[in-house]
Amino acid sequence: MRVEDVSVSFGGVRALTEVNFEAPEGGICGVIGPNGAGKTTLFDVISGLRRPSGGRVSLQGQDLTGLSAVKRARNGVRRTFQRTQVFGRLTVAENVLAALEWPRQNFLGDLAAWPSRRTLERERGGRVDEVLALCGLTPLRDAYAAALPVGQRRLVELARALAGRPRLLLLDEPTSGLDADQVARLREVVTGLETTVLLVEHDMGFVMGVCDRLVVLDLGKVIAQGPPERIRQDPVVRAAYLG
Ligand SMILES: Nc1ncnc2c1ncn2[C@@H]1O[C@H](COP(=O)(O)OP(=O)(O)OP(=O)(O)O)[C@@H](O)[C@H]1O
Repeated sequence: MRVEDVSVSFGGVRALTEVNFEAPEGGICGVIGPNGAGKTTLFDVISGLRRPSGGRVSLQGQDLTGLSAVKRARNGVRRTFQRTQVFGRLTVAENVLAALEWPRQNFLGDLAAWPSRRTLERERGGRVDEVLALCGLTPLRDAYAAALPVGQRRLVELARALAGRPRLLLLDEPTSGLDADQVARLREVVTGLETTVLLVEHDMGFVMGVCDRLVVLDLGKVIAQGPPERIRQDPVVRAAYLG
């Protein structure tokens, strides 16, 4: 995944200024920086929720810049949010099922495609079971999402994002509200994926433990990027952020 010369302004505030970096395919790349550095804005640009005033975003050579958020999602870009977004009135299993794409329905088409639709439904049910097990949610499959504490809702959101086997997964503060066991589960899930992961996270222990690469933002600019061990020693980063 490549971000090239991306800039975003909100009126007079430059939230991002010519941001450039590459997240290696199949790796885990952390985006860190102090509050207001531009991390969420960057995620919004990559997922298509915000149009940059300049620059490009591409995934495996495909230019995504002109695509809507929905088209990007169909092209394998999935994300979670700082404030969890799940369907409260659906169960955990229904939440994950709803995240899988269904072909358009029409009566005659359905009739003609009936056997294959049954197969498709079975496959989708299997995928839901698989993802629930991966995220440790099987015992909660019939619970309503609204009734769950924030840590479990975050895992439901993760399961939803994983359901369609994304090519790029964006996680915005995934450990926030999770207890120690849930963080351990998250770590296992994230490090076991083959997909490219980009994560914004304030928990430095988690970031340093799972990321292959870090990008450090400060006041909308990339001030450093590289492997975590190098970033930890970088005097500019220490001054701006790590202290
Ligand atoms: N909708 C908006 N309108 C105006 N300014 C905004 C808007 N969204 C973000 N900003 C400003 O853009 C800058 C970057 O904000 P952003 O939320 O991307 O930072 P962040 O690194 O995600 O911060 P945090 O760690 O607090 O979530 C900040 O100065 C913020 O005040």
